Amino acid sequence: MVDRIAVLGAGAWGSALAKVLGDNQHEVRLWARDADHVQAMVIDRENRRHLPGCPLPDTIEPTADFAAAITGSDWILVATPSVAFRATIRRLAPFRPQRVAWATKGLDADSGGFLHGIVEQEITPEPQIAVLSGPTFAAEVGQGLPAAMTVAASSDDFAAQMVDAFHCERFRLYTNPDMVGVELGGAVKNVLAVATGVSDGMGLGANARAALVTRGMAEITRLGAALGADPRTLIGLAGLGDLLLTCTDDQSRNRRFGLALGRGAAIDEALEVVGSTVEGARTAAELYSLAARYAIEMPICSCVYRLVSGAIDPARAVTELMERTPKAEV
Ligand SMILES: NC(=O)C1=CN([C@@H]2O[C@H](COP(=O)(O)OP(=O)(O)OC[C@H]3O[C@@H](n4cnc5c(N)ncnc54)[C@H](O)[C@@H]3O)[C@@H](O)[C@H]2O)C=CC1
Ligand SMILES: O=C(CO)COP(=O)(O)O
Repeated sequence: MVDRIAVLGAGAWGSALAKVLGDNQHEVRLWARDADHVQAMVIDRENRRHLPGCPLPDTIEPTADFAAAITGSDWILVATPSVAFRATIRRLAPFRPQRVAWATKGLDADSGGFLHGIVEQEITPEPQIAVLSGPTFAAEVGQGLPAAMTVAASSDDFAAQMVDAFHCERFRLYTNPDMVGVELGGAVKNVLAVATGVSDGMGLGANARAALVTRGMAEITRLGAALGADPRTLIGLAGLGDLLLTCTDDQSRNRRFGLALGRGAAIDEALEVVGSTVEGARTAAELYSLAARYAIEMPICSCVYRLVSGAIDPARAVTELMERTPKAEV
């Protein structure tokens, strides 16, 4: 069956996912707010700004007209950065969409809660919802390299529709009912990727990186337990899978931001070096509040928060983490 899908947000990730859907012969309208950017995509048949070298199939229609993108769509896929998520969902609400999915990773900038909470608050009647997350760099997906993700949906029917829409020989979706676990994994791994980037930028070595990833996983697990996430989700694609990817490969913008900080750049300079979305830099603050609300110790994540808010420098973060009182591992 051919679906009509509106993809909202034509960054690297919205464009790569639109390409998978378009290559699978679905009718995709790819919305971007910047009309000049849309015009360039129409002429180039490529998103040279965010996903160069990945031709867009004819099934994708770039548009700057929000209403035209939404009207007649079977489902909506939001792929903006988290900072724009609530505004996008508010803009969508008057259209009363019945099925809304998102591939954004992060937390609600206002409440520090999950993104599904925003959709539930802003859209009435409540639509069916789904979140897509996993270890997937947009550039590799755009090039057609094999990848797998998790989809957590509010109904089996919507989950099956997402699997059908994306599935092909190079893109595999696993369903999982645990929306909290899927969203948590995608949000926290960005903060931990900043931490491992800082460590590598300072030249602290492979042992330190492995310790950060592993103890970072312990932080995700503790918070996940408090929030009711399934531990199996947290060691799945949207948790450990994405944590490993983002902490170890320099395609990650969060990791590159951390590398720059670890090499001595100021926060603004490090953001400029990366030049596109660095979710972990924002999520660190939201996560700090979330962990405090549930009284969960997350020492690595809170060091990242204090680092990106300018309260400590990388050397101080290392000292603080290493000089914590010895404790049992589990
Ligand atoms: N790039 C990647 O490999 C992956 C990214 N993600 C997630 O996808 C989300 C989007 O990231 P990217 O596409 O990589 O970002 P990007 O930096 O490539 O592009 C962001 C796009 O969002 C647009 N934007 C910013 N504010 C907006 C607003 N208020 N309304 C509409 N558009 C707005 C920008 O103009 C830009 O086109 C993030 O949450 C990221 O964590 C998830 C998996 C992979
Ligand atoms: O989420 C991602 C890969 O799964 C992309 O990571 P970065 O945002 O760190 O580039």
